Amino acid sequence: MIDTLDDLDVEGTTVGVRVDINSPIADDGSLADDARLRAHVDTLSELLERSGRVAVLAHQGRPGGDDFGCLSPHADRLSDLLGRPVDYVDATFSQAAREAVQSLEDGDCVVLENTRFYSEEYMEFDPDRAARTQLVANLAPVLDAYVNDAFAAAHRSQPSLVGFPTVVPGYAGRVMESELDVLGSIEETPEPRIYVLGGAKVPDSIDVAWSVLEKDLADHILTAGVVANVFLIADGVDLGDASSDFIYEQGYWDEIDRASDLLDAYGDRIALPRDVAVDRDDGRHELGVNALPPQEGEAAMDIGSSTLAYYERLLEDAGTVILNGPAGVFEDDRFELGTRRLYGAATDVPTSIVGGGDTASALRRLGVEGFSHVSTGGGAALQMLTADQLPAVSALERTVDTASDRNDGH
Ligand SMILES: Nc1ncnc2c1ncn2[C@@H]1O[C@H](COP(=O)(O)OP(=O)(O)OP(=O)(O)O)[C@@H](O)[C@H]1O
Ligand SMILES: O=C(O)[C@H](O)COP(=O)(O)O
Repeated sequence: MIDTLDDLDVEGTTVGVRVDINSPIADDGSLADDARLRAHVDTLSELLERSGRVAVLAHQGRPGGDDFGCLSPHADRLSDLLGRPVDYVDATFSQAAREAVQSLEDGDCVVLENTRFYSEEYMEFDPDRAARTQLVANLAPVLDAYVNDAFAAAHRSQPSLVGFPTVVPGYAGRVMESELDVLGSIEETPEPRIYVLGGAKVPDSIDVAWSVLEKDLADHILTAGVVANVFLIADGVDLGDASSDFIYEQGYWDEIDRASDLLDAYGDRIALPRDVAVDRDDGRHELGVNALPPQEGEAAMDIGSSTLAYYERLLEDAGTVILNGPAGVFEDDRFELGTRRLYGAATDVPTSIVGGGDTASALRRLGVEGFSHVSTGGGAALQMLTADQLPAVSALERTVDTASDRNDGH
């Protein structure tokens, strides 16, 4: 049982609110899409209208990634969306951050700096250990309550997600509450069930594939995006140096062995692309897997038309489809076809659940609508739909009742 905002006496309370506003970033550093910010407006408005003092905690990107950066554009955009001033401080738990939090008045909001600027935040800990990290140990003393609205990051056992509720009373925000409600029980969805695993977070997708195949929750897994490229290499296909180098640079080389083990164990339920699209002469050029490798420098950027026809046939019989991750580099018009057609076909399945930051932005850009549920979370929604418990949700379930527990315990 998790407490929600209905259980929190907000007025005059200093609340740390963990949101997931991790967003696509344009080349000039601005936000390329603000859907994840919009999703949290209800929670933040409610807390501010009820005279809370709100300190927003969030991450943007991963260390070393192109989209890793500060939260100043997010604070500006939140201010527009909330229709009130939102301050930003380029500190997360230092004295400057604590002073910014302590100087909040009722109805004030400040966005603290990207939690992942601080190395411990990109590590996974059990909740008690997470509570002793620098972030939580330094910031928790200036908070009266903690609200977790970051459903999209709830599959990470990182300090800002599992550490705070161990020492500060924790509550689910409105996004967290509604996602848990809707995604509650995968076993009740109609069969056969198909999981479509695309996008670029290969380790997460392979974890999900193992889990749903072992538990017999999936009748088929359709691979797309970078995930498909890893499976194709695991299956012995020569995708060429450009695709292989990309996988190596992402640190996903070991995933090829894991994909290979999965194919050995459950190959009859895992569908691989029959053709891929590469960039040739500045256009889209499709190649059957038998015609691979492609020419020097060409990478597999999308699934091809015969793969789409094959996947569409499999989807025709599905009762439930769960999708995460674009089928290709949808940001480039030449490689949006896979995502447009595959996701379009999924809207005809009786129960269709789709999740992910880039996925949602792809669907808006391509105008694909009509799903049963579009989740704010990609990996988080998938993990929930494997019937595995999410660490940040477990931490809220076991949260301390009062700040005095915190003083007793620490
Ligand atoms: N074949 C491919 N080669 C390179 N990049 C690809 C390919 N297919 C898809 N991508 C990239 O994958 C990225 C999105 O993947 P990602 O796994 O982050 O999806 P997501 O919907 O944001 O999920 P989550 O919310 O879990 O992060 C896009 O930027 C897209 O360009
Ligand atoms: O976009 C997401 O899936 C969430 O923000 C979590 O990000 P992560 O995969 O980098 O932990």
